[in-house]
Amino acid sequence: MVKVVKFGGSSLADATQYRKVLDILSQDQHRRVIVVSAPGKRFPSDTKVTDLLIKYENGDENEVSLARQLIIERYQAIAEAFKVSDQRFEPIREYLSDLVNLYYVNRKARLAHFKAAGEHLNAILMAEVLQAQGMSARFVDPSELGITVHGDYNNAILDQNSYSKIQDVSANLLSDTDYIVVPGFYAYNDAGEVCTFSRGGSDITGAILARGFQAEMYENFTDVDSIYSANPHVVKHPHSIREMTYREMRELSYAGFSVFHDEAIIPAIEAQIPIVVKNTNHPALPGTLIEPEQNFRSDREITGVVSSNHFAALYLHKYLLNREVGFTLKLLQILYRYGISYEHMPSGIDDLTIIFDKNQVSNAILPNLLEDIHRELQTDQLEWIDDYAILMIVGEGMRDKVGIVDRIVDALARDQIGIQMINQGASRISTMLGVHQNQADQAVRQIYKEFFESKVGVEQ
Ligand SMILES: Nc1ncnc2c1ncn2[C@@H]1O[C@H](COP(=O)(O)OP(=O)(O)O)[C@@H](O)[C@H]1O
Ligand SMILES: N[C@@H](CC(=O)OP(=O)(O)O)C(=O)O
Repeated sequence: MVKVVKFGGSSLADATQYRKVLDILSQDQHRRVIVVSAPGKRFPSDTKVTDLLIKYENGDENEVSLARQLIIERYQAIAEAFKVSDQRFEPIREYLSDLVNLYYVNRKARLAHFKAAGEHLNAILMAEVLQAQGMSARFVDPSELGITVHGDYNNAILDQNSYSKIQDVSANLLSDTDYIVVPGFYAYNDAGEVCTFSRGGSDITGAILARGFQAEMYENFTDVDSIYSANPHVVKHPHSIREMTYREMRELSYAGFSVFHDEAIIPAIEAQIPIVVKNTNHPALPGTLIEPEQNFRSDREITGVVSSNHFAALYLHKYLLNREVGFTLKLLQILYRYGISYEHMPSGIDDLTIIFDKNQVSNAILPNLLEDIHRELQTDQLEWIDDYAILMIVGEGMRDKVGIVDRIVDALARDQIGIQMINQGASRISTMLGVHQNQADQAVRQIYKEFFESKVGVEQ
């Protein structure tokens, strides 16, 4: 049995962090499939290597050479600390320099290739460091594992047949080495071009490998002791979550718990592999276990509260909308024409609101989109609401308890926070509210206070 262990950028930011990672690996022989991110921030005002690579791809002449220099220094400092020879380090330097000379189909393909270099080079370096410590370790590229993707170059979607390909090669790969080191965040499309997942996507690679290797566990190492009930940047010293279900995590990460990528839950669910989120800086702490619903027992009412500002809403009013056959179909056909997906669509008798991820609707297409909707659907009122935040309150405990929504609404009303929309998820484990962006953090604090403030410390 193996464990897949993913180390985030903060866990690999410099040689000190690398050392902690080596310790963590040595503590459990099952930790053999290692997924790495690019080096992250060493201190709050630092720049992640992925962001330096974006500058390297699209900056002006000065920015480009500065970015290349800064990137190489990040890897070099780690290599030197572990006595990786210049000769072994040279390919890393060359790879980085060659990026600007390769042929790319278009700018998006080029950007993806540059971004992926952060993980690619870090995985090569990690394998070198392990070898320099006398361990047997091998860099394994996603192409060797048969991981393929489709869709946008910078927002790729996994091909489902990747799992069987990983399974086919997994035993062989582990037979002659203790560790395989796989770069997270990217894979290849049918044409053999590099594509990345969305930002934070090394979590997704880890989950794919956990399923592909039929791992006993997927351990995700980061820089917090656990997943908290609220973003620690919004609520001071929030309550730690010891255990939660897959679907709670999926809803919370989708809505803004950036500690774990929402798409990374899916492979784990499909193969029913438990996920543990742990702190590289305090690995002895239990962290947070994310597990199937059937294993889960808890008395708590809600598990977490989160808000996110990257949404916008289209409010549409038309009398007798409810009587018009095919109204929603026509609306969705317009969105389809524009290649836009939507997030939610709560509706009433004469109106509906469509909530979009802002990245889906650029300012360039917005006027035409609104005009088409107005003309083709003969709407009475059409309003684009840019100032929109979604507040999500999630918990398995909400399903069986009466009065939770009343408490949420009361808590917000006490602080004069207006609710623009309210929607209970069909699974009944989440309630979603639309609020103004400038009240979103305050709304999180109010809900947190209502449900958690009386309970102090870590959950038992
Ligand atoms: N509910 C939450 N619980 C824990 N961390 C959270 C939460 N919401 C946001 N975060 C943030 O997520 C960060 C960890 O995620 P990330 O930066 O992607 O780490 P990594 O570098 O390990 O990939 C934490 O430092 C914290 O600021
Ligand atoms: N390095 C990529 C992918 C990733 O998952 O990074 P991190 O583990 O630092 O969140 C990014 O910054 O988006």
